[in-house]
Amino acid sequence: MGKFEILNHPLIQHKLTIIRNEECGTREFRQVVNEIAELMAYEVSRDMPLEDVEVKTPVETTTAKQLAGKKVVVVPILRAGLGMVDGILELIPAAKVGHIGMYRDEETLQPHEYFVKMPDDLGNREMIIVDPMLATGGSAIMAVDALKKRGAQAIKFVCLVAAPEGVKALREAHPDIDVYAAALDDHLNEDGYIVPGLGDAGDRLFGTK
Ligand SMILES: O=P(O)(O)OC[C@H]1O[C@H](OP(=O)(O)OP(=O)(O)O)[C@H](O)[C@@H]1O
Ligand SMILES: O=c1cc[nH]c(=O)[nH]1
Ligand SMILES: [Mg+2]
Repeated sequence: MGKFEILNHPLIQHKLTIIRNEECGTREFRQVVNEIAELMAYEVSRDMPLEDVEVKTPVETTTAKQLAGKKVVVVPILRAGLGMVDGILELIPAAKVGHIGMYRDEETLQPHEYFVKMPDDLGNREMIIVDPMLATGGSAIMAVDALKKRGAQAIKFVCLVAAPEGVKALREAHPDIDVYAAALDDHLNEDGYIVPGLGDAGDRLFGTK
């Protein structure tokens, strides 16, 4: 079974409160989402494997550590996931970026895939899917399906706010992946929004409402 972790570092929790506030405007929302994503990348990368390497310092040759794992691909679920990409790339600048376009039907809450563009050789890469919101879990499940269909094996899902319903659904559908959230909220309302949540992450990031 993959991990499920709430990343409750004080800086992450403080910044999450800033973006939950309905008074937080687009510019600040965008900036702080990226800051949280960067802090989350630090936590999520804790289990990256290291290997020994010889390095010649100005003083002597020694054995030191370097990253030994698979190459990372950051996969934002469009649109809202785009808000987390730059923050992750601050810490993992060599990562490739694959995009999955998905929208949730407002009536049925069913996800619809409209775009997929991935690097090659996904089986040999570490995939980090990012989306601020895990609500019913439908979009996340479909995104993981899309990556597995293309050969991905090592997959992490990183979100800011998760609903218990979405965590359960995602972990049942894909028990092998690791799931990280900055907060586990209370429930979903009748419109499929996370309560207390932060509203519509895509609209708040891009100023579309
Ligand atoms: O867990 P779920 O019930 O599937 O809901 C979560 C999805 O809904 C939101 O996207 P939305 O459909 O609003 O698209 P957008 O990012 O373009 O606004 C959010 O960014 C997730 O992708
Ligand atoms: O609360 C929610 C649920 C889905 N998508 C969002 O952006 N917010
Ligand atoms: Mg949206």
